[in-house]
Amino acid sequence: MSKPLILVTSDQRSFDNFVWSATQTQYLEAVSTVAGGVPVQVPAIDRPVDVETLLDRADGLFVTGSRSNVHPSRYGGSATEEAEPYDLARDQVTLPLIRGALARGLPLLAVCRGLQELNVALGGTLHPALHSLSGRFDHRSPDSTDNKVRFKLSHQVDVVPGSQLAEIVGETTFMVNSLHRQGIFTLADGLVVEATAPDGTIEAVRVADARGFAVAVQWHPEFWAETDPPSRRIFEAFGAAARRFRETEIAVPVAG
Ligand SMILES: N[C@@H](CCC(=O)NCCCC(=O)O)C(=O)O
Repeated sequence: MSKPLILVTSDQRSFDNFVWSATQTQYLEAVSTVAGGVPVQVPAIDRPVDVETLLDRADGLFVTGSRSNVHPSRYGGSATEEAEPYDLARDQVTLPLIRGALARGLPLLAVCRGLQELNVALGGTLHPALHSLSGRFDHRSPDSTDNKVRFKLSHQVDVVPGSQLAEIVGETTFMVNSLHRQGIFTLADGLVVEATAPDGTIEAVRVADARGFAVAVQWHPEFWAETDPPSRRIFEAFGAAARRFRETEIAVPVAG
């Protein structure tokens, strides 16, 4: 059986006098080395992207994190300077991509911005600055140029006992990293909370009626996917779901 083909989202970035569609390699490497899939980047461009054709050829979708934020107009909010940067090109691709993957029962894993995009894609809203809310701690990354410092495991998450995430990870409390300013404000219908931070921030959700694997986490398991057991188990479970999906798809006789 050939490896599952897993779509991986990109950001639109500008540097070296060009506009790029770019994905941090940590996301691609976690898909390849731990999930055991073949990562294929989805472009973030200012032109229509045929997400249906992409999804028809894929066995999984990994929605990555990003420093950019979902544009507030996607959930009835207003843009503000302090909530920049935005990435309209990414938004116009990932939101239909998420909906299309769920419609197909395609295994979906989303992290950080990806969890926020899942919530928005299903009708939920985001808060642009969690640390400004009473009782919430600051979920932003440590101020450092060393990514091992920025992605260090920094707070505990409490996983709902009996949840899919608890089954995947095999633990109900563990440490995660935290590199986000925004977070779920109103939970979309159809999402089930699977983990929270001690301050009540939603840290993981599952799509309730998903036909397959559909898990999103607010932290970055990809960064320590090879060495941190909870991180590794998330990507292993995602990869196994993508292989099962591929086997099922190949088992279906091709019409014509
Ligand atoms: N921008 C959103 C989502 C946060 C996110 O995906 N962070 C990844 C950042 C990686 C890095 O900083 O290098 C938010 O801030 O909530």
